[in-house]
Amino acid sequence: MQHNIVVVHELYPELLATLQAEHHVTHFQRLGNDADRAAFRDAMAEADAFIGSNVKFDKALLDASPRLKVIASVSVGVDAYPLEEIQSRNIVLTNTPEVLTDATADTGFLLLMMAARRAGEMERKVRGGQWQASLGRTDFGVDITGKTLGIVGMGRIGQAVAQRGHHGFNMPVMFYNRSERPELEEAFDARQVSLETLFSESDFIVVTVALSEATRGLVDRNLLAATRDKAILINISRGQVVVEEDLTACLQDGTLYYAGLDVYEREPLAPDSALLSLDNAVLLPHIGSSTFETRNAMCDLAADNLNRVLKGESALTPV
Ligand SMILES: NC(=O)C1=CN([C@@H]2O[C@H](COP(=O)(O)OP(=O)(O)OC[C@H]3O[C@@H](n4cnc5c(N)ncnc54)[C@H](OP(=O)(O)O)[C@@H]3O)[C@@H](O)[C@H]2O)C=CC1
Ligand SMILES: O=CC(=O)O
Repeated sequence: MQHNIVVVHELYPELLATLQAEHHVTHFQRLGNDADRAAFRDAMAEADAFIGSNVKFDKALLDASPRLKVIASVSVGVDAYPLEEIQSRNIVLTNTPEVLTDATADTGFLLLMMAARRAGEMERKVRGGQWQASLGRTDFGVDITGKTLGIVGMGRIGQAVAQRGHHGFNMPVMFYNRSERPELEEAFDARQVSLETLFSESDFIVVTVALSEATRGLVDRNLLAATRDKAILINISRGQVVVEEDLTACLQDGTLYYAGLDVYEREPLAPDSALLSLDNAVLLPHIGSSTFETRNAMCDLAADNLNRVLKGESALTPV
């Protein structure tokens, strides 16, 4: 049976064609302007299903989508969705766990390595014609191997970061997590510790915790001020987990040595963000899962979820 599907995502062409063959599809790559947003609202009035990302599903949009049965998010994070509103309408929300874990952990390690070796600054020197002689101590970075790795949120991505650090770089691992995870202490020869201990005893802190009201603003000036000499903070979860104003101030006054960020309180990062003027920050544009293979797998999983719910079957990865 043909259903009305609204897509707000750059699905890969073959998948879009498959969906179009089976359903009536209204496709937006993104909602870039008022005309798109108005057309999107119109389409949602008739939609049975939504697949995509970066759309704010507030109460008003849900009210304007009376037929909606499934929201198949092309993301693992579901912090942007009003979960109770969605549940109360019997709409199935699905996400894309597992398939993006390795790519996102790789991005965490990319940032960690770039920050440790100040790779962004060094690349800018080469391109700017400032590499005139061999570099001296003012351009040195810090070692990674054998340093202590602290992971905030020991879920799927946190564990993949731990695996890279523990097995690849011989790093002692500690982690902070909501539930007790003794089996992960054993798997990574790790210690589950308080947030305070993690911040004061880690050389590299990688934030991979899910955003919720409990974790919003979790990392603040007090924690950042307690970090070790030359400690580095990496955030690959959500910008709102770290108080960006505090982070910026600590990077500016040297309380924190360096940061590597993939996510920000507001995205895209505003052109006047103070972060942009800091040399001691590596800034990526939320590319945690952005590889062809991973994004395709996320889209496939989201589409499978959508089709299953429309057929009356259970979703593979309901939230
Ligand atoms: N930069 C990017 O492009 C990407 C970012 N992400 C972000 O990464 C996040 C994590 O993804 P993933 O690892 O798959 O998710 P998981 O659900 O597997 O992991 C989340 C972890 O956070 C922990 N946690 C949740 N709430 C708290 C709390 N209040 N205090 C302490 N720990 C808490 C959970 O603990 P518990 O064991 O108790 O459940 C769990 O271990 C996503 O939510 C998303 O925001 C994901 C993909 C790409
Ligand atoms: O940020 C990306 C996600 O999948 O969540």
